[in-house]
Amino acid sequence: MASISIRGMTKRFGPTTAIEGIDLDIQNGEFFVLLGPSGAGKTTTLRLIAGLERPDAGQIFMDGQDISGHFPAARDCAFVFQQYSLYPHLSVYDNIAFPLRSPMRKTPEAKVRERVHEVASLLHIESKLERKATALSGGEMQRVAIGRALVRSPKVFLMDEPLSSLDARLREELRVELRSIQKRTGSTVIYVTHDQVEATTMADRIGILEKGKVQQVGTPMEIYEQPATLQVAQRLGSPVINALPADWAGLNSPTGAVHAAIRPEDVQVAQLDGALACRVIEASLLKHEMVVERDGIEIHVHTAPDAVFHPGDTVSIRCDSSRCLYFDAQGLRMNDRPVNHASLS
Ligand SMILES: Nc1ncnc2c1ncn2[C@@H]1O[C@H](COP(=O)(O)OP(=O)(O)OP(=O)(O)O)[C@@H](O)[C@H]1O
Repeated sequence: MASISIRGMTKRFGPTTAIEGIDLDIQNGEFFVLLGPSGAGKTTTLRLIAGLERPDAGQIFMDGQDISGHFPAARDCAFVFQQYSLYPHLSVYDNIAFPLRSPMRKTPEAKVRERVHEVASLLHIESKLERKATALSGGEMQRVAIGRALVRSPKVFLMDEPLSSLDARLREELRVELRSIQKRTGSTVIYVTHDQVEATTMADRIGILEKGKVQQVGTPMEIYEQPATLQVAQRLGSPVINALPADWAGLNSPTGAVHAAIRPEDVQVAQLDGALACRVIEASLLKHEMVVERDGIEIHVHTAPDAVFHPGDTVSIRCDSSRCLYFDAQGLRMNDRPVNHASLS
């Protein structure tokens, strides 16, 4: 286990700047998620940490030691890729055992057997150990790939969307499993995803990456409640936060605000003072959500479990200004607001 610090790291591929002067500090034993859209530079950051890419500028420190010039093997990171990369001619057992049998480690076979069985049991693939890797389902193959990383105790686990090729149920199951293994072993994990559910359910802290730059680092709650920019506010939350023009009817925005953003759960649907009449466009009874419209602007709102609305209905909504986030012309947040601890549960 180790801490990782990145200072001023830049990586270019020809004319493309994948990463631009990023600083990051990942603590020992932390489950750190890098979240961002496609092309944000997440994979490049992981590959730079692993030593699979050389930065154009900047340094990487492991436990305070500069490892920028070290070869990948000397960095002792275990990498789990998006697509399982198994040895097809080997059995599941031998695939998982592989890292322990490398010339650098030369683990006694009795110890190898013990570790392989431990890891296979954690990942529920004990009954598949004798099978060829190719005779497995996609989900099983990815478990083997994860098992191959878990079988040894590297300084850092680097995981690049390891669950993205799995179906929803398996993804959820492995998400819980991976997080509980990490907690039990106290490992440092840097985990890349563009899936906000994965990020918020697994992370101790999240680093939001956009266009090669770190936008914000914080706990899921901090980022959800106190996003630094409108872009970050739109990265977490489903349905996405409502971004309204600051001068929209019924809002009490401060001077200089260009956007007023409010989460769907903070919009009240009720006949209250200052409520605005809106037309229902879509209503999902199952999800207790609906989309309403006024002056051509659509607003996502949550509804009470017993409330029944239909498209075309007129409803009254109220955007409580104490729950609004205001952003300036650059998209930077202008106000603090009280933390609502129920909102991420
Ligand atoms: N080997 C390469 N050669 C050229 N350009 C590259 C290379 N690797 C990455 N890039 C570019 O660098 C940018 C960042 O890519 P990266 O793969 O790090 O993003 P990402 O956030 O991991 O995206 P995704 O979620 O789609 O995997 C992209 O514009 C990508 O096209």
